[in-house]
Amino acid sequence: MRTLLPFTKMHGLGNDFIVINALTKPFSLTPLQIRYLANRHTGIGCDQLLVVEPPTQPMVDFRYRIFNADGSEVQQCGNGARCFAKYVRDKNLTTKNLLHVETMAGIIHLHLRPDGNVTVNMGKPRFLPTEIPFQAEETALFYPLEVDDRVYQISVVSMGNPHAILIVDNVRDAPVQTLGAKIEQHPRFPERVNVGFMQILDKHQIRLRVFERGVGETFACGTGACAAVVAGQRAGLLNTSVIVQLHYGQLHIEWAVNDTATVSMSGPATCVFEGTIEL
Ligand SMILES: N[C@H](CCC[C@H](N)C(=O)O)C(=O)O
Repeated sequence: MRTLLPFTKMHGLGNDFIVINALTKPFSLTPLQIRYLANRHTGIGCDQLLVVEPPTQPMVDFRYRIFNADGSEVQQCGNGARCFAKYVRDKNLTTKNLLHVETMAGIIHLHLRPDGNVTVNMGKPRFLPTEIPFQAEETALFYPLEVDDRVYQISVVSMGNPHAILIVDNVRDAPVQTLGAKIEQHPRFPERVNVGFMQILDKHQIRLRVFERGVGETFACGTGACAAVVAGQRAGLLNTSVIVQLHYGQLHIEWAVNDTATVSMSGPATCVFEGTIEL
């Protein structure tokens, strides 16, 4: 039997989302249905589908699930977290400005600010090969990765989801579509990986392009921005507070560069339109 699915279309700096309210009706879309909804020609179109669910543990306000355009469920989405906060506030699903939200990667804390931006405590970054689905014998700042007989130096950081970061001279000329696609599927990443191309402008600013796991290049990647800044800071190339320049604007990332510190990400969240679609 066909049903009508209400949804909200949102984006964070051009990283776009379909948001589904599953607080009263359990979420049950299949990967095939998610791929259909995400298709920009035959569906609604999005990079990720975000699901708002009731919490499964105490002291938490909501559960937040994330599905890539290819239908894969993933651990974390930074731009989506800001849109999630705006969504539940705008829909009067909460009156709080500080929200504790559970994800597959753990609990994150969303702060809706008076200026309309949202600051998210994205948790602690992780680097050990044992913490990231990445095949390596030792822990290092940068790892050699062979792709088509060339060796690239990558920094591997998890924000709950895996990121491989490369430093490039100029993001404009970076081979994001070709090299990004090959590293995403590289055998050393058994769960695939997001691939960030970072240009360091100075110790306080970078430019970033990201080939996202399960999507392709997106206009912005929140966890990718966090991972890139952490990689740059660990290499001594960036300070604790960094502006990340993306296609449609910037994110402010802060990390105190120590093993107990969490990463803070601040930026906008935008609602585009409401709709219903027949499934
Ligand atoms: N493609 C990512 C999930 C979405 C991350 C991104 N949209 C963000 O804002 O963090 C992954 O497969 O881990």
